[in-house]
Amino acid sequence: MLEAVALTKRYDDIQALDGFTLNVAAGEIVGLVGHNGAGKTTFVEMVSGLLKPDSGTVLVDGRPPSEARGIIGISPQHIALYRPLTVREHLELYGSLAGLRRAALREAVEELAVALHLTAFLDRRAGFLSGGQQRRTQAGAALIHRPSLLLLDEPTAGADPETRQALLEVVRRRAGEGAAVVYTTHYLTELMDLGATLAVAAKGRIIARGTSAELLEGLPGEVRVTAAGQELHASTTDPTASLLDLLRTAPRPVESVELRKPTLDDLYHSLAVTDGV
Ligand SMILES: Nc1ncnc2c1ncn2[C@@H]1O[C@H](COP(=O)(O)OP(=O)(O)OP(=O)(O)O)[C@@H](O)[C@H]1O
Repeated sequence: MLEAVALTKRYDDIQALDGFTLNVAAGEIVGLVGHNGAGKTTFVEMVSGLLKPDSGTVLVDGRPPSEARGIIGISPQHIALYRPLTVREHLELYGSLAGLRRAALREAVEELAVALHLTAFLDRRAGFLSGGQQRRTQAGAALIHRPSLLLLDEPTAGADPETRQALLEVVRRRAGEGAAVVYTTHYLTELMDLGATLAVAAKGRIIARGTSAELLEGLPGEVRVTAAGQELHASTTDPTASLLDLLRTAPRPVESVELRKPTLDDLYHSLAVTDGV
C-alpha cells in the first residue's frame, strides 16, 4: 500500500531525510520510532503530500501522494483543529472533503464518536475541549473516511489512559479491516499492544525493521539486588545466571531483587552505537 524508496530532504545544513526507505502492506501496522530529529515527521509529511522530496519516490496504492489524497488519513503531531468549530463539524468537514454525503456521513460520525468516546462532546467547540478530547477529535478527522493508509504522528502524545485505549482499539480495528498504518510514537508498549512491527529511524533513514521481539532479542537487560543497604547491579543477557552471581556475593540481608527486560531505550542505544550516532 505504501512504498517509499530512498527519500532525501535537506533543510539548509540539515539532512532531514537521507535515503529513507519504508514499505507498509495493507493490514500492517508499522511503529515508526526513533530519537527526536530522526526524520519521522518529515517522512509522514512527505507521504501525505505536504512536502516534496529532493529525490526518491513515494507511492500510495501505486500513485503519487497528490493523487491519492482521498485514501490517506493523517493525524499530525501538533493539534490542528479550528477552535470555533464543534467536534461534529470537524468530523463532518473532513468526511465531506473526502466525499462522504448525508446518511453515510451521519453514520460515520456517530460510529466514530462512540469508538473514540466523543458522543458527549459532539456539539462542543474545539476551543473548549481538553487536550485528550482534542487528540481524539483530531484522530477522528483522520479516520472519518476510512482511509486505506493511516498516518498517525504521535497520536497519543499527552493523552490519558482512556484516550490512549480508545485510539489503540480503533487503530487495531482499522488495520484488521485492511488499512495500512504508520504509527509514530515514543511509547513501545503501545506498539506491542497494537501488534505492530517496528521501523527504527536514525539520521534520516530506517536502520532496523522487524518485530519488537526480533529487535530486542539478544539485547542486555538489567538485574538489580539491594542488600544490607547496598545496591548491586549487572547488565546481562542471562538474567538467571547474573542474579545467582549477585546473590552469591551480596551481603545479608537481601532486601529486594529486580529484573528489567531490555526496552526501546536499550534498542536505541545499541543501534545508535552501531550507527555511530
Ligand atoms: N521546516 C524545517 N526547516 C528546517 N529544518 C527542519 C524543518 N523541519 C524539520 N527540520 C529538521 O529536520 C530534522 C528531522 O525533523 P523531524 O521533525 O522529521 O524529526 P522527528 O523524527 O519527527 O522528531 P520528533 O521525534 O522530535 O518529532 C530535524 O533535525 C529538524 O530540526
